[in-house]
Amino acid sequence: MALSIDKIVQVAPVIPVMVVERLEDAVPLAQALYNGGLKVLEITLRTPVALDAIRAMVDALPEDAVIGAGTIVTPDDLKKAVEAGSTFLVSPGTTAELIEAAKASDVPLLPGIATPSEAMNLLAHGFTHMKFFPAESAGGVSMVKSIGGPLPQITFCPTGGINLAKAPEYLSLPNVACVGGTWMAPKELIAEKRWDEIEKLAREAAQLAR
Ligand SMILES: O=C(O)C(=O)C[C@H](O)[C@H](O)COP(=O)(O)O
Repeated sequence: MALSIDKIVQVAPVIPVMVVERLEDAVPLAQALYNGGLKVLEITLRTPVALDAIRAMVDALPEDAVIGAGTIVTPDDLKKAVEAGSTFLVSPGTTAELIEAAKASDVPLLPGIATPSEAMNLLAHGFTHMKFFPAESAGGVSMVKSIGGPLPQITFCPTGGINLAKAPEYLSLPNVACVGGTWMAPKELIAEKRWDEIEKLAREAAQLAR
């Protein structure tokens, strides 16, 4: 489903970040997260099968699943992710080239920042929703709170090092709409195809309060 970024960050308190190593895992993994209540799904472009995984998920999941691509580093990544059917894009950081490519694209970008200057640069380009990455290493909850002082018009999706225990403190901040993370789709559970356990972790994440 195609939504604007301000709507996407409101769908669920957590955006699961997936690393898909085997194409056969793509659909059951996405289905488990979706069944657990996480309807916005981010597939990182970190593996050779990532674009095919996005295509497979777009084909197989219900219409209200919002399927996007992470690890968008270059305009070429953006183009390929859009061609694969991504309905939103996430980048770990931001470059001038990426900003231009995003402005020219109909598919919305949630761009990454870790400092006030980067956030101000994106604001000047019209972006009001940003990924704060790597959240735990770049100052965590206290950094997001501090940036919200002078720049309250920015809404963040902190990602990086967050888990079920750490998420509530971020989600309690007025300038945080959702958090991202891999904790509900851990490598070991995917490798062993333990979809029920992934669904359970997704359900716990989906029930976090904002
Ligand atoms: O590949 C990307 O585009 C990324 O930016 C990285 C992921 O968002 C983080 O690595 C989240 O991973 P955890 O810290 O395990 O929750």
